[in-house]
Amino acid sequence: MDLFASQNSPIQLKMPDGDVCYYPHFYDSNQADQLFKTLMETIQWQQDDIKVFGKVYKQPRLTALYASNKNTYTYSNITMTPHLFTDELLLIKEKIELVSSNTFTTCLLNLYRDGQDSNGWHADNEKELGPEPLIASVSLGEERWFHFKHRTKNLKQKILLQHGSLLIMRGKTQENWLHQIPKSKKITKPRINLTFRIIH
Ligand SMILES: O=C(O)CCC(=O)C(=O)O
Ligand SMILES: [Fe+2]
Repeated sequence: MDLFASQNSPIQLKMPDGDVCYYPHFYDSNQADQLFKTLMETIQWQQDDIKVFGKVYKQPRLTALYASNKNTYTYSNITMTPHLFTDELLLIKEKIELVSSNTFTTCLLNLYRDGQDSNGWHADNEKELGPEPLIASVSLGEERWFHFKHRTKNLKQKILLQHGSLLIMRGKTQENWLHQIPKSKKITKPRINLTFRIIH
């Protein structure tokens, strides 16, 4: 049996004009349980206001920004100033760097409290991320669907993001595809997502 299969052989999603791979068991379930608990308790979660067509709404999830530098990150008219990486986040970052062969500067965390929390269609293409952004995304807690739709072709893809999994988006993925976490009436439990990014 290949004990390292989960880390060494990711599943490549069938996505023309994009590059997305998935590691279902990046963390085993005990490690993932432990991480979920620690992050729930120690991360400084916040809920920002967003402006849509001039009206102000609460963002439909909690977020937090952590980094190894002080560079701010602006998206959907929200500018976030990072906290310094915690020891826990640094360990996760190092583990991701081993499989992705890159160094990340920043982690945007999302807490979806239940199925009413969501993340609308968008691409992670802010100028701070540079061309061909690399996004490494860890999922903990309740499983949620992750949807993709191509910007110009009639193509869709979706994947159920499991507890302890890692999804990596590279290359022209953000240029050609949008993604979202849709709401779901059935889901009553929380999910934490960590998206590691490189912010120049
Ligand atoms: O929750 C997720 O898996 C995705 C989060 C996301 O797309 C983002 O923060 O940009
Ligand atoms: Fe995103």
